[in-house]
Amino acid sequence: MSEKLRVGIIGATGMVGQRFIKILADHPWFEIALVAASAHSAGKTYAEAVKGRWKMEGDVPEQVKDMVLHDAANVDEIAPQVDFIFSAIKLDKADTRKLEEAYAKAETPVVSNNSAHRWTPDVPMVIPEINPDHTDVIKYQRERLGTSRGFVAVKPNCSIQSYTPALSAWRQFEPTQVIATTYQAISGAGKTFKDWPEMEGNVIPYIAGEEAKSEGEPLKIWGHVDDEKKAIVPADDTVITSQCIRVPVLYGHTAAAFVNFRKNPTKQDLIDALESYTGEPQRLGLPSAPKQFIRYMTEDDRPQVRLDVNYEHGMGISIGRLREDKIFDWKFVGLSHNTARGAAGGAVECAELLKAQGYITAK
Ligand SMILES: NC(=O)C1=CN([C@@H]2O[C@H](COP(=O)(O)OP(=O)(O)OC[C@H]3O[C@@H](n4cnc5c(N)ncnc54)[C@H](OP(=O)(O)O)[C@@H]3O)[C@@H](O)[C@H]2O)C=CC1
Ligand SMILES: N[C@@H](CC(=O)OP(=O)(O)O)C(=O)O
Repeated sequence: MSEKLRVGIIGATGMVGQRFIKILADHPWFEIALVAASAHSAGKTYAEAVKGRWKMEGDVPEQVKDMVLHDAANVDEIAPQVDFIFSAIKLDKADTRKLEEAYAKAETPVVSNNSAHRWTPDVPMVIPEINPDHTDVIKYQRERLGTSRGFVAVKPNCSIQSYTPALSAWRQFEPTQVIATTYQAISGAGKTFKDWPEMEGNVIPYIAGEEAKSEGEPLKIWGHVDDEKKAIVPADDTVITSQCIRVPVLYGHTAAAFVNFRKNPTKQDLIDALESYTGEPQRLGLPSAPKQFIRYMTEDDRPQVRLDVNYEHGMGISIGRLREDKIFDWKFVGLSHNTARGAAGGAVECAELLKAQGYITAK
C-alpha cells in the first residue's frame, strides 16, 4: 500500500477517542490527520487537552501531542482535510445523528461508536466477522442522503460482544431463547477508579439504556439487507432478555448466558463451532483481525478479566464454562475487551473492512 488514508477522530479526547489514538498511532492503512472534540477543547494542543485525563497505558503518542484540536461541529473546515472520520463523541442522540450525517453529506464517511444511528434502518451495524455483507445497505443510504461517497456505519454496543459472537457461531443450531447477564467494566462509562471512586468494592445494578441494547442489537446483526425496503431487517427468531450490572473492573465486559436451541447440539458440536468460526477479516487479512476470533477455554475458572481480557490484543473473544443447564439447554461465560473489540478496535476493524470492500477510499 502506498499512501495511508487520512482519518479525523471526533471525540478524540475521551476514553474511546484515546483508544483510537493508541491504535491508530501505528496503523498500516490509516494515519491520524486531524483531531477534534467539543468547543471547550478546540484550540488546545492534544497534549494540553488530555493533561491529567490521559487514561491509556504509556504516554500520549508523539505524532498527536502537538496537533491542535478542532471543534467537531465545524464540518466544513474538517471534512476537506480527511478521507473519513471515526466518531467517539458523547452528545445527545439527536445532535449526534445530525452531526454524523452532516459529515456523510460532506462526502466524508463516518465510522461511529455512538449508539445514535444504530437503529437507522439503512445504517449498517457491523461486527466484521459476523455481518460483513450488511455494508450492501450503504448504496441505499447514499441514495437517501444524496451522496456519492459519504455514509455512516456503526459498530454495536460493547457488552453484546461478550456473548453475541458465540451465539453467532451457533446460529446453525437455531438459538431460540437467551438470557444474558453482563458484568461491565467502569471504562465503559468513560471512567477510571480515580474518576469514579464509588465503584471501588461496589456493584451497581443499573446502566442506563444498556439492557434494551443488549436485547435488541444482536437481532439487527443477525438480520439481512432487504432490497425492497432498502433497509436492514432484524432477525426475529431469537428472543434475548438481559440484566446489565456495573462491576469494579477497569477493562473487560463479562457475560453469563443461558441458551435454548431448536436443534440439539452436543457440547463438542458447540465447541467445534466456536473454534472454527472465522470470517471476512481473517480471509482478507485485515490488520486488526485476530487470528482466532473466538477461543474456548477448558479451565473451570476461565475466562478471567485479569488474565484474558487482552487476548488477541483485545480483539478476540474468550468463552468458557460451557455446560448443560437444568432449565435451559446450555450455559456459558464470555469475555471481551470493551474499549478494544467493544469500541475503538471494533470500529477500526470495521473501517478496514469498508476500505477492503471499496467503500472508504482516498478523496
Ligand atoms: N467507553 C466505552 O467502552 C464505549 C463507549 N462507546 C461510545 O463512544 C462514545 C464516547 O464514549 P467515551 O469515550 O466513553 O466518552 P467520554 O466522556 O470519555 O468522551 C466524550 C468525548 O466526546 C467529546 N464531546 C463532548 N461534548 C461534545 C460536543 N458538544 N461536541 C463534540 N464533542 C464532544 C468530548 O470532548 P471534550 O474532551 O472536549 O469534552 C470527548 O472527546 C459514546 O457515544 C459512548 O456511548 C461505545 C462503546 C464502548
Ligand atoms: N454503555 C456501555 C458503553 C457504551 O457507551 O455503550 P454504547 O456504545 O451502547 O453507548 C457501558 O457503560 O459499558
